[in-house]
Amino acid sequence: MKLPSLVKLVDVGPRDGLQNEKQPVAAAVKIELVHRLQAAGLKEIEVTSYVSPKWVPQMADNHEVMSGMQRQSDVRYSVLTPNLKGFESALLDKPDEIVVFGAASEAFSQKNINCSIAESIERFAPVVEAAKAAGIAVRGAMSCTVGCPYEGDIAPERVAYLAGLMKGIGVQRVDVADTIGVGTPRRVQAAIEATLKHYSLDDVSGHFHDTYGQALSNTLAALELGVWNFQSSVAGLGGCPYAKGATGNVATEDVVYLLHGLGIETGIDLDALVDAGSYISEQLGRPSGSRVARALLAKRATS
Ligand SMILES: CC(C)(COP(=O)([O-])OP(=O)([O-])OC[C@H]1O[C@@H](n2cnc3c(N)ncnc32)[C@H](O)[C@@H]1OP(=O)([O-])[O-])[C@@H](O)C(=O)NCCC(=O)NCCSC(=O)C[C@@](C)(O)CC(=O)[O-]
Repeated sequence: MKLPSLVKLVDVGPRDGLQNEKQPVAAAVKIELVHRLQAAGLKEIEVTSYVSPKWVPQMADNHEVMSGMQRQSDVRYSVLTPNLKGFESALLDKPDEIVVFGAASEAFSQKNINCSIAESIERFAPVVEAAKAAGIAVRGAMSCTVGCPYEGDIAPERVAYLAGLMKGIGVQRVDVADTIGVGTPRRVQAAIEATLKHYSLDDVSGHFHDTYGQALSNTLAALELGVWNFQSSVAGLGGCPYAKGATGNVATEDVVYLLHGLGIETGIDLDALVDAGSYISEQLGRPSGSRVARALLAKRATS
């Protein structure tokens, strides 16, 4: 089994990680989190989303966060934009990449963005076109590629269908998301293989939630297929407000530990990443969701 020698991680903690947080999180805390992630060596950070503040109040400070960050020229900052209104607001804050987000499940599409899959693609098309005209990269998140909280199992054919629609409107790369963390390795591989009917390996990333404790196994299964882009969330923060019961993303610390253990380069300093995770966990008043972070912090305390 030949695994990739290099993996790129997008830390989605500031966006996916915090979007569902019930307590207020100050923009200054989100900005500090971004700073700590980039100091730890993350080269891609999903910062915020330009969605309705009625739907996702925690992201209402998108402009404050984006304009308050000290950017590094070698870091790509991405933001979610579900429609032209969101894109036009985002444009003022100069993201490097925008993310349109669709679903392989009709019911999830309705719950999450209030439209069908077909309607979502109609909404995304002008966003993709406008982003490209402005020189901004475009990623597509594909939710519920394995299971849906409303419809249950999702067949790979539906993932292939969505990937084809994304490709058709010019989305440059896509995330295969196991939104509710129900996937197991073979099922996740089937979702990725379905996506590979339309996208090359370099343009497919894995986005795994850890609800059933399968996210690291699923990461390894994706690596076995040659996938070398992944999303994860520092301290295992996160979850989608429209996927009740789903826990956070796989923790970036846990993925980095796995990858480094496999001899795969990430460019990330695990100790600094653990510090970033401790920072946000303290701000939220709860322990980190990363088992690696908890183990390393316990080791630090005794040495
Ligand atoms: C998509 C909409 C906006 C449609 O919402 P809608 O109600 O159908 O939109 P509308 O066009 O009918 O407009 C209704 C109101 O929303 C406003 N509006 C309309 N668009 C925007 C916008 N962009 N920004 C701010 N405001 C907006 C619009 O101006 C209007 O305001 P009003 O006149 O009532 O005062 C809504 O459903 C929404 O905001 N949904 C949020 C969904 C979301 O953020 N979910 C979490 C992210 S996805 C995720 O976490 C999964 C992922 C990516 O991580 C991968 C995975 O794990 O699966």
